[in-house]
Amino acid sequence: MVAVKGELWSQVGSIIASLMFVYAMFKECFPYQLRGYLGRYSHKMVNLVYPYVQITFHEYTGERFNRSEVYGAIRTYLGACPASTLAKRLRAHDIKDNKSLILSMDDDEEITEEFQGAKLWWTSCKHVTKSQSFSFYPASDEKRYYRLTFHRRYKDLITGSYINYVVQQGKDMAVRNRQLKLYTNNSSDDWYGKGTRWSHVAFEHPATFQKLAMDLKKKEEIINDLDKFRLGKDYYSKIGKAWKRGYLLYGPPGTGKSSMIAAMANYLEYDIYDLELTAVKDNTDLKKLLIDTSNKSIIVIEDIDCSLDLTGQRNKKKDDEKDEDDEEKKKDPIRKRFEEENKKSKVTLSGLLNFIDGIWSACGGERLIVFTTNYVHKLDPALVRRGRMDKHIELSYCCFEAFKVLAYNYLDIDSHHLFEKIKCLLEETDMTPADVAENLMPKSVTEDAETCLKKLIEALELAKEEAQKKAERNTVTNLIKKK
Ligand SMILES: Nc1ncnc2c1ncn2[C@@H]1O[C@H](COP(=O)(O)OP(=O)(O)OP(=O)(O)O)[C@@H](O)[C@H]1O
Repeated sequence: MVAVKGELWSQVGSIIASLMFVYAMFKECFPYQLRGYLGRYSHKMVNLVYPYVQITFHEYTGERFNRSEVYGAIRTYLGACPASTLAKRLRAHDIKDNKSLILSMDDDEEITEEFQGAKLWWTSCKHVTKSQSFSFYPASDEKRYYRLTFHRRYKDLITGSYINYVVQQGKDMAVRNRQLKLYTNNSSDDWYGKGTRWSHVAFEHPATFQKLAMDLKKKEEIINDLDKFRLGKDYYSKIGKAWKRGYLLYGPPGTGKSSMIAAMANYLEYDIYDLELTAVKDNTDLKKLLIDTSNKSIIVIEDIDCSLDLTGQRNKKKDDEKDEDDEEKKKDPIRKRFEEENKKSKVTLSGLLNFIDGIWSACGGERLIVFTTNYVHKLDPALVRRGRMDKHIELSYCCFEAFKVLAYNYLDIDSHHLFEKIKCLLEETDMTPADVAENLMPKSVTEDAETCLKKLIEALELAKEEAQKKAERNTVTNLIKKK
């Protein structure tokens, strides 16, 4: 009996339902005793003749535009199920990178599964009703659903464990397969009102922690920290803290701050929201943007020191410090341009502090907030205090360990007789990983590993010489100033 397909039984069920309908219409014509008997035992008879249970999972939850999460998860699960024809076809074509593909069952396709000894059937169904309303664009109203059929003896197993298992598996698959997104905020002036909105592109940065050149102990510490955060839902709720964590990445340009953010996103499989503060109109706009971010995401503000005049509002500087700052502004045209753009934005430091850990920041969860800066000492202490920026990570000049990672990435070597010389030079000279990487990159097909390493040695020796000359010049200037 069990081997008979659920679809056939569904037809048997329809015949029985029709007979019952006929009986209900004409029951007055049946003898009194027979009616009593049928009334008492009809349920048992139906169960005896049709021992299968059917559950349907609809695409929409009552309202037309409210998609059911459970339906979505089941769709993902069934699409990747080995019995699905689409999954079979994909395998036949040997599509390797099916990450962004959403598989689903064909209409009226049936999949047979077995779960802990229980046989069950999934059918993908579609119910079409013609729309009654007049419209320039008449459309038929399609209602999709999945029907699950199984023997009633497995009812507890299926409703108790199987459906939960399918939904969980489907959700996990969707997370694994989803295409990461990189969002940015643009000014918009639409019918929702003025302000900024997120727009996105696919995030396809190839950076990983394995490829990141930095102190290995530090790298491991960061990975452990991220793991702890990712699995910390219950812990955060136990300590009464919103499930979010702030990272401050600081260090000279070209030391890998942006690369680290990309590596974090790839490692955690989180989307990135690259927040351009200068494009945010005011604090209310900032709050709206925060509410529009999703869970499992990294909100990034790069070059926070240039983004707004966050230093001047709380932390009044001494005059001589200000003069120094003005001098630097003159030297740094990018910073000057940023500051000119800031004038359009009315976001304040307190608005930003609220964004990071105000009441609204707790809406949603599993979010990292990352600030990067080249000038950490210029940031207001309130902005970077622990609790807001929980982990401060310094990314610095290239050390020998970091160089070895780059040599392996760029030249496929993990040892060479020139390594010892490079080690000594790196100890005496400050060179960013970006500069080391550029020297290691072969510029023609004829350049081999040795040529690239020699190029790097030359560059390091030149940098060492220049640093020495600069130090000498500074000593002379200081002496003149003292006199
Ligand atoms: N630690 C690193 N490991 C591997 N590659 C690096 C590292 N640092 C820099 N690079 C290389 O240098 C390039 C520039 O690095 P990146 O943009 O991450 O630096 P940054 O610190 O964010 O610079 P900025 O402060 O100017 O934004 C990267 O594309 C990468 O190839």
